[in-house]
Amino acid sequence: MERLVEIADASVHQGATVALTGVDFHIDRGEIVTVVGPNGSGKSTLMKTVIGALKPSAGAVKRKPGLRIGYVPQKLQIDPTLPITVARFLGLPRRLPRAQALEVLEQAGVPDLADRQMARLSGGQFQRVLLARAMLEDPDLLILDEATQGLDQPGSAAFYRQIEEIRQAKGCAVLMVSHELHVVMAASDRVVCLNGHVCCHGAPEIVASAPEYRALFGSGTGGALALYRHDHDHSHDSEGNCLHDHDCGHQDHDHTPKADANVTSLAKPHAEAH
Ligand SMILES: Nc1ncnc2c1ncn2[C@@H]1O[C@H](COP(=O)(O)OP(=O)(O)OP(=O)(O)O)[C@@H](O)[C@H]1O
Repeated sequence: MERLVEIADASVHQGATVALTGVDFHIDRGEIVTVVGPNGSGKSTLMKTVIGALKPSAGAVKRKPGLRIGYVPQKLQIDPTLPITVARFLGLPRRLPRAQALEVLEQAGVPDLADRQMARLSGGQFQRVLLARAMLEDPDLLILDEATQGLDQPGSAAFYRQIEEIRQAKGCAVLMVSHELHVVMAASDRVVCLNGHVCCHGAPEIVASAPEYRALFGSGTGGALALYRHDHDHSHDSEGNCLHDHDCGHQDHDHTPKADANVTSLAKPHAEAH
């Protein structure tokens, strides 16, 4: 398995805020990893660290030399009065051979949109065009930051089926932030739950049925939901240490790694605030 990105014991600041502390993370070629976590838990910070837009203040980030990354943003504002076709948009800032525009639109599942006006696309079509744009990089790693926000459930399910097709056709890895449980459970090889640190991680279907997981989060749909929904409430002190006061269904607050690696709680030793 080829390792594309490896992050070791990284702490990352956003201005004066310590957004991530002691984070270990990796992604290998061909896998789909989803990052979940509440608002402000550091998901975008982790994406930016993977891309290299943010540098950790402690720890290390290793990227495969020459790594190509395609990025699909949450949304992109385009002046609705600006007349620009999809093919021209894909060619910004430089002109793009039409055949190449058609090729990436095909990969994104919208082969017929090339001559449509950007301003007239539906939300789902617009996100497909952003996906096509990311594919121009011929990425080793495709990053999606809540790329289906605003789409209805069938629309976002279709979008993620397209992602799966791209992964199979191109063999790239996919790293995404998602708030949608059906995506997390159905479309990911691994789930990483963030709360300023890596709170827990594992393969979603194994995690959901593992006794260790049930002990932590409960069983049935409630348990699956809990993977995503368990409440966090913690802050960091000025040293970046995690002042932890969350209710994630733990019987106790043992955050040492479990023997079974399928469900792994990786919080660093930290001050509990109860
Ligand atoms: N540019 C910035 N300057 C200062 N603090 C920032 C900046 N960007 C993010 N932060 C802070 O860093 C922390 C992590 O933010 P981040 O955007 O990574 O969280 P997130 O999990 O992506 O949140 P959301 O789900 O709301 O998008 C938050 O406390 C946030 O307020």
